Amino acid sequence: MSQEMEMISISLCFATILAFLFLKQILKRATTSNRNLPPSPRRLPVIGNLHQLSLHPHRSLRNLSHRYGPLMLLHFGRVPILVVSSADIAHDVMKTHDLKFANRPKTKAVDIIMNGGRDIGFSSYGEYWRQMKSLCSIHLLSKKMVRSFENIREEEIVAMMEKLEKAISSSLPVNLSESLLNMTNNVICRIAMGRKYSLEENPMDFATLLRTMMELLGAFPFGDYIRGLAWIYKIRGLDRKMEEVSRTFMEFLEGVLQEHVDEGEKKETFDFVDMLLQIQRDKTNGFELDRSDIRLIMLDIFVAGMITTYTTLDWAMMRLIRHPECMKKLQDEIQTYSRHKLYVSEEQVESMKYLKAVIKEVLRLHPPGPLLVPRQLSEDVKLKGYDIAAGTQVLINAWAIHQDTTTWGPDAEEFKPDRHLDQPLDFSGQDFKFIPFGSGRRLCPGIGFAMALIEVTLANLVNRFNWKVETRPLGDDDQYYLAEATGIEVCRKFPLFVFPSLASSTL
Ligand code: HEM
Repeated sequence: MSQEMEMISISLCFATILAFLFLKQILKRATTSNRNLPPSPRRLPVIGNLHQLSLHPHRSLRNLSHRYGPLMLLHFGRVPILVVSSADIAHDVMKTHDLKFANRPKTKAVDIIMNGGRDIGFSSYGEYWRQMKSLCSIHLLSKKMVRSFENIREEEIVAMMEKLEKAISSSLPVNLSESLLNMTNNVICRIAMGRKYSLEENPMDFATLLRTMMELLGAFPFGDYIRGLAWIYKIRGLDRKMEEVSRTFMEFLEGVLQEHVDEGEKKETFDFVDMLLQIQRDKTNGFELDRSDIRLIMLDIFVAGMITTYTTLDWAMMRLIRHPECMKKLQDEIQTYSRHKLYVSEEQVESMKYLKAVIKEVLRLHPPGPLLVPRQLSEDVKLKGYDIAAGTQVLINAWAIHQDTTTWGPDAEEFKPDRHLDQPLDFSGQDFKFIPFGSGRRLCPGIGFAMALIEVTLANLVNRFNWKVETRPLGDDDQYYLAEATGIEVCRKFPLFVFPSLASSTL
């Protein structure tokens, strides 16, 4: 071929490619402009709306929703994100179209840590997820199973209270947040793995490992949203860190499984690992469970159950201490039922209406997952007249919904447990103005497990002690005590230092 002919062919090729790209762009615009899309704040090239997020995305998204409405379409980099901020639209997403919205998006962290989302929480909707979730709900987290661990909860709460009692004499402030985290960690480790793995009890710092894993899972996935930034993972060593943490955790869990297998019949207690090994042996429900599935279920229990439960207790104690009238009302209720006993039992707690109202109010104002867990739409859908395309990720701003003045009244931002006394609201996500545990197919299966520990712990701490916190020298009490940390689960930013004293009723 002559040089001239070669040039002509190359130019033709170029022209065809350019024409194709141009046509594609026009077609894309035409199809998009035919679609009725939800309101969107203006976005920037490459990053989309990422510049409009703060370190507390639930707060910045609520502010945006005040301008753009309860259904907004944002873009994080190239990824379309639907943000829902009203009970009414949450109902459409998690009830009317629940099946279409039942998928979870994948991030690099989930890929590495959760083996491509083979756990329950991040698994795609389908048969595998269904089997894993029903196994978890029926065998591990059933009412009967939760009740069977009452003695573990009692032992750990009593141990925590004994330490608090000892601290009284020192007249130094006690770090209550740390005590609550240790107690929750001990209870979940004993129920799940048969013994404690806390810093005090074990050279393996289980809690730190778990915290690192949560940080990695909760880190904002820039590289997933902006392809060109994927190298950031490598530069910051995140890839390596994720692989390392995942390997250490899996090796640790494998060791726990092997210990259980080796102990076999000799074992005197029965925990989640025993139950999962039994299901594996008996092929219960015809489900083939392998060791890696068992490890991922265990990981989910810790990732989804530990910080959520602890942080609810931490917020609750802070709110009660800062609202002495609520603390007094709760103490009176507990004393009526416990009849001045030193330990309040789970049976007595059952009848305590005000205690339950306090917990609901805490979860309303401080849902540990303020944006729930992201969902992904699996097929095109029409929502309130707007067209939403398959593949769109969905954030449900439960925190904003819980403080919506149109459903909760003008005092929606205030802590008022009494508002729940005459309301039939429960935790099952049937009323979409209150969804701390989500709703629909993806509803949290750990509600009973978490509530059993939260209720009896609060009842005992409030029954046994009177509590005080220091007034802040700068007079910024609200800012300090209500400050939120960053991360997927919103904990209090500063540890709660308290001065407990023994309540006269239990002396
Ligand atoms: C106060 C405590 C807790 C809160 C507020 C909470 C909240 C949530 C939320 C908001 C979701 C996502 C729901 C959705 O997408 O609609 C979820 C899912 C989940 N939670 Fe919880 N949770 C708590 C405790 C627990 C505990 C104690 C466990 C286990 C022992 C647990 C296990 C799970 C699992 C496995 C999922 C994934 C369900 C799925 O994707 O199908 N959670 N939780």
